Amino acid sequence: MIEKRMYVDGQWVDARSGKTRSIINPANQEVIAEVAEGGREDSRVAIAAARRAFDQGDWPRTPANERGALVYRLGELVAREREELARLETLDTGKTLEESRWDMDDIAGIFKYYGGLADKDGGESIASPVPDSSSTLVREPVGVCGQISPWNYPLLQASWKMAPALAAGCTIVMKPSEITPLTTIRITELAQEAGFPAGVVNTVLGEGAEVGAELAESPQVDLISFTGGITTGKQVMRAASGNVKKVALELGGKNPNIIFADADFDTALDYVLNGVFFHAGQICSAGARVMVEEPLHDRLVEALAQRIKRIVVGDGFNPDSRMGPLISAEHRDKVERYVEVAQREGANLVLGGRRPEADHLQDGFYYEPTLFTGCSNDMKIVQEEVFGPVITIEKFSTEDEAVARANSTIYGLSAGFWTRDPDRIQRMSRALRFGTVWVNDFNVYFTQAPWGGYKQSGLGRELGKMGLEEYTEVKHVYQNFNAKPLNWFGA
Ligand SMILES: NC(=O)c1ccc[n+]([C@@H]2O[C@H](COP(=O)([O-])OP(=O)(O)OC[C@H]3O[C@@H](n4cnc5c(N)ncnc54)[C@H](O)[C@@H]3O)[C@@H](O)[C@H]2O)c1
Ligand SMILES: C[N+](C)(C)CC=O
Repeated sequence: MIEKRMYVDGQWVDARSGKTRSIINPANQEVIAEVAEGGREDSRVAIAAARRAFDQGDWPRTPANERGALVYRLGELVAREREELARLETLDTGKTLEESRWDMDDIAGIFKYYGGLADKDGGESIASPVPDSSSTLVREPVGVCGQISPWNYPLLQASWKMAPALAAGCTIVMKPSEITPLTTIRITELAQEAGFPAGVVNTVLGEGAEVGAELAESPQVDLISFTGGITTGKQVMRAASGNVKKVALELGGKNPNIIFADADFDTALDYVLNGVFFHAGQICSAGARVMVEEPLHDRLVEALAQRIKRIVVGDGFNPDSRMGPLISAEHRDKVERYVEVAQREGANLVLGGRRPEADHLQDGFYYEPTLFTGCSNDMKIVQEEVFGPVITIEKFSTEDEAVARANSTIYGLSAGFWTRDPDRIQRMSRALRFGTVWVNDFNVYFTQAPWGGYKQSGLGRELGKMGLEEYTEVKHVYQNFNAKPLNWFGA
């Protein structure tokens, strides 16, 4: 049994209340760890430590190349511990071990990327309109950052925040999801090993409504970066208004995958499956909303059904498994409710829509890969984020119709389309209102390119150069080399 505590001001500490929480493996409901369960006071103490480290410590004033070297070193430690971290992630989330390994490779690269980027900004010189003067823009670290992450990609989403914040010279208080804290705790141990000064990296554990809300509300926090659901994101935004802290939000998505009749059929088909069933559909950018041009509809549905029947559902540690369990009983209930409503609204259930019957899957939160046809734009299952292994198929006849429908939700995270027509590629890329648009591909993200949502899918961008800039304030420094009295108020 793993036992873990919080990390505050360079010390591993229990919750002040002494409370702990059992962490469950969603594949079999076994208790895998006992971790400290912090409260608001634990959050306050961590914020105070981060505040001291920022205001009085060396970190924000450490030369950027030295900060970058430490961030890079953390990437090397993640690479060294790849297998252990991947195993922890699979234990905690149920995703297949191979998917967890991909995450760890990605994460090591994120730290190395931001480590390298830390000293690349030399400021900017502005052409001043005033004679004998200079005008310079410099970027400085924002300050103390609260970083709240979700359960579906626990360490990946934490790293998108941690690496650029540290590279920029900020101090951080991380709060992983209370149900999947293990890899965030492990990377905190690695940050300690790398040698980050006390108070620069802090990790608090516990419920969002307590520990997370304190981070969002605290006047001592300068920036809150949140990844999670829209409802919680709005709460965070409201809470942050108290001291007008900077807010970065990565929220949910309803991501259309649009297949035109001239698409490369086999590849598009394969990416419909990849787009939804990786991590059992628990991906913000899951392409669960499949829109297919009418002439291709029947062929696609038939081929999809054949492929879906062959998906092996099972424990993420079994190398044959291609899809693990859902994260919790509550989350599976939510997916089931969406499936029931879809049927009531007239969608046609082709496959799945139930828990698997196999004996060896009874202890986990498994759900069968599910396929609906006959879906329409007004259905709840088409408009809302299900976050489960459920595909809805809609037919369309014209490009304009596909665009209008794809854009018709409150979300704007990502969208993809498949066609060989170069003119259509240009038109569609412009018309789709999403933070990421994939052309003849789906669900691709990498460290070098920014990620974030239009509309209610979020605020700000993570990754790439913009991901670093989120953690900086821009200061304009103006110097007059030949100042003279103005005498407006008399000499
Ligand atoms: N846009 C992206 O890049 C991205 C990436 C991953 C996940 N997501 C989204 O995350 C959601 C799934 O994650 P989830 O179920 O963990 O989300 P959630 O909103 O329930 O929780 C996210 C985090 O917020 C904390 N929290 C809960 N209440 C809080 C409060 N009042 N104040 C502060 N923090 C609070 C939780 O403890 C958790 O750490 C999905 O909607 C998914 O689309 C988005
Ligand atoms: C952003 N991404 C795709 C890594 C995970 C979303 O849940």
